[in-house]
Amino acid sequence: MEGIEERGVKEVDYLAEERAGAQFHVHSMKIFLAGGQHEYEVSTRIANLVANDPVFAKEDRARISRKELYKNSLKKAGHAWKIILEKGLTEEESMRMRAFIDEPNYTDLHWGMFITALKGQATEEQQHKWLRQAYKLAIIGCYAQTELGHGSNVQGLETTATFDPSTDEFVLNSPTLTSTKWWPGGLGKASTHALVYARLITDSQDYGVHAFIAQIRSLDDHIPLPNVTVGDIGVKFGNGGYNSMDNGLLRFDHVRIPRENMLMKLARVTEQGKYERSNKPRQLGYGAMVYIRQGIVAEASVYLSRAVTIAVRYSAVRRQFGGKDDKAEVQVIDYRTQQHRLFPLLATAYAYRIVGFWMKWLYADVTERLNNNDFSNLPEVHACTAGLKSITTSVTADGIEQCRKLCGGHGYLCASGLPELYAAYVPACTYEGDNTILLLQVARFLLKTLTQVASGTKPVGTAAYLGNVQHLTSVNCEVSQGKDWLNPSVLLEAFEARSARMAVACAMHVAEAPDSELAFEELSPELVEAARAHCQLIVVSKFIEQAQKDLPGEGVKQQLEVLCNLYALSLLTTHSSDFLATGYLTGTQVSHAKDQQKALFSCVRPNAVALVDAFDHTDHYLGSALGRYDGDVYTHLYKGAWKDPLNESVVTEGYHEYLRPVLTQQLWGPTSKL
Ligand SMILES: CCCCCCCC/C=C\CCC/C=C/C(=O)SCCNC(=O)CCNC(=O)[C@H](O)C(C)(C)COP(=O)(O)OP(=O)(O)OC[C@H]1O[C@@H](n2cnc3c(N)ncnc32)[C@H](O)[C@@H]1OP(=O)(O)O
Ligand SMILES: Cc1cc2nc3c(=O)[nH]c(=O)nc-3n(C[C@H](O)[C@H](O)[C@H](O)COP(=O)(O)OP(=O)(O)OC[C@H]3O[C@@H](n4cnc5c(N)ncnc54)[C@H](O)[C@@H]3O)c2cc1C
Repeated sequence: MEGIEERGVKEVDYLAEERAGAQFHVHSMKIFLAGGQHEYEVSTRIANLVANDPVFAKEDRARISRKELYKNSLKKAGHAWKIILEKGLTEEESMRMRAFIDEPNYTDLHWGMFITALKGQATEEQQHKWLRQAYKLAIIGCYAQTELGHGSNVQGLETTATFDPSTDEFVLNSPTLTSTKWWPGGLGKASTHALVYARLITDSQDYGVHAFIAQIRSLDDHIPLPNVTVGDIGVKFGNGGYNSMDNGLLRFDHVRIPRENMLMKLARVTEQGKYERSNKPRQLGYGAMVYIRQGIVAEASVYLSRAVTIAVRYSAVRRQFGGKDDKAEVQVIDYRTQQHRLFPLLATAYAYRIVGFWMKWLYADVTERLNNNDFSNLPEVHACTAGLKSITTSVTADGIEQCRKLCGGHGYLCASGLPELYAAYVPACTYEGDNTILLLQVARFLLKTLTQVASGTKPVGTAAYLGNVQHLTSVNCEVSQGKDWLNPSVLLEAFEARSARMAVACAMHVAEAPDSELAFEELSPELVEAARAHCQLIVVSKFIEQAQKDLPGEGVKQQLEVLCNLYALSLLTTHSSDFLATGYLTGTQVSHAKDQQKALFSCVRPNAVALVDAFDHTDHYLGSALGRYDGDVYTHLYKGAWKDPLNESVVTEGYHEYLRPVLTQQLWGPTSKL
């Protein structure tokens, strides 16, 4: 240890040379990636506020027990709330703070789902009653939809809410083991209230799943209310990760709640027990899921860019082989295979940032339309949020794991930050809808759209290209050399043709089958691929749109063009079998795409470190010895090892009980021989 302290390596920047070679204005790119000057300033201010507050330290997370981790997360959430109130932070600033604290906790579900669902499904009167308390955190709410027996199949939920007109109450009941609410975040230990999804029964008739507010814990001493059974569901995957969240279980034994606790904006039950629906689509009851799905899409780039930042910086610092004749060894980032695995992920992190911005716009747009009773683009928004949530989370989770491997052995250490990042992120592939289930929803939307096209309806928005289906299913790609692939309209047509052809092939198959539901199930693997192709097209098209716009800052537009081409060509070469099987591309055209992709790696290489710097992640947020801004990897890995509790004592605990008897062969008695 001493040797390293003496070297006085505090002010190093091992990546200075990399940064000096950047061919664009990094600060301008930072502003673009933040979403604008204002957003950049808010992010920088709040990131530093969190990084400099010792309560938000996170070094120990992978080492401490679940109980300590959970208690600490309560402390952090409480501290954050105090700061929000004391400093009068805006909603935007508070959301940024939540992100930089970087630890899932009950407030995610309270603000993200409980309040969102109240806003979408409660009447004004109900909102007045519940939101006032919820906004003050005088009550803590969770979103209790999933049960032990059903998550994906929401209509299969078993919890019942039976109306009793004699008392003007609903009786909440968990009739079976499988009806136990299971998974809701914040439910296990923190929530005082739950938004419970239950089958509404009145007048002996089952009207399907509706939302009800139930108080589950006392507001005086936090003890569960009578006939409510509630607790945590147990330790989850990985160290740290999502374990700071108290995902819970909940059972009701004939618990009575007032009739007004049913959220009544979309449907209501009268005092007499009569069920009445509003004329709004019942799918609005899924609104909180749509909201979080768009938020998850917008966040995917943040997680992927963290992993990519770590892997790029480390790959620039790490050297292996080739150190002959006094030359330094080769930086591993210069190996083609490393670039081939890493640079497409860098491009993807940029692509997802851009599609995340668009997703936010789309959500704002649909919200405004819904407020004006225009429900026309709800199916498209559902397909976009579901599909993009699916592909961005799957690619991001796999990308984090790929980045871990790109960091070799050191990536496997928690000090790299990558194991914990993966553990915290990977449930995003499951929560808010299993990713396969969500792609099947997109597939249904595509088949429906094609049916509408066949009957003369013009598709709009992200499905507009299907209006051009005749052309897309008959045209041939005209690429004859690598450079042709740099033409945005060539790229766009390739993705449109592939997606349209895959969807049409599925639609024809289903249409010709005697039982379309059975055919849908038989064809579901192909339908999932068709849906994925459609979603990839959305991302490619949004990236192309953005790359064509002028942006301030020297070289920024050029970098985005390079990354856009790289993103699209990496998808194309990875999924070349789709493009070939649909007959749109020839093998030679795919080879040209591969050659062009390689040429783009050379454009990215001198800018790689600057391109990840532009994501502007603080060292606190990255939490990685490998991804430090200064590149001082080895010092911090070494120092970090000495902080491990195992190294607190020179001779390990357990030596006398378990090691010494082995070493002195006393386990077998003094005369025993091996
Ligand atoms: C900015 C915010 C920052 C937040 C950032 C994140 C912070 C928090 C991070 C993490 C927190 C995670 C917490 C996790 C919470 C959860 O997991 S909550 C539980 C989520 N559960 C699910 O997602 C269940 C998935 N299942 C379903 O969605 C549905 O049941 C189904 C798969 C869609 C099945 O539907 P099915 O067809 O059986 O059902 P129906 O109800 O009959 O629907 C049919 C028609 O409705 C259309 N539909 C379906 N869903 C929607 C929707 N959401 N919106 C609009 N329309 C919808 C469907 O397409 C059918 O239409 P059609 O009849 O025209 O074909
Ligand atoms: C960390 C975490 C937090 C969560 N937080 C909440 C919360 O706050 N509130 C809440 O209510 N829920 C929450 N959930 C639950 C989550 O929403 C569900 O787990 C999720 O929707 C998936 O449902 P499932 O578990 O029923 O999976 P299943 O549907 O049982 O999936 C199992 C497998 O079956 C496949 N499958 C199922 N049906 C079909 C089909 N029709 N066709 C093809 N394949 C199929 C799936 O693709 C998957 O591979 C959370 C879950 C996790 C992991």
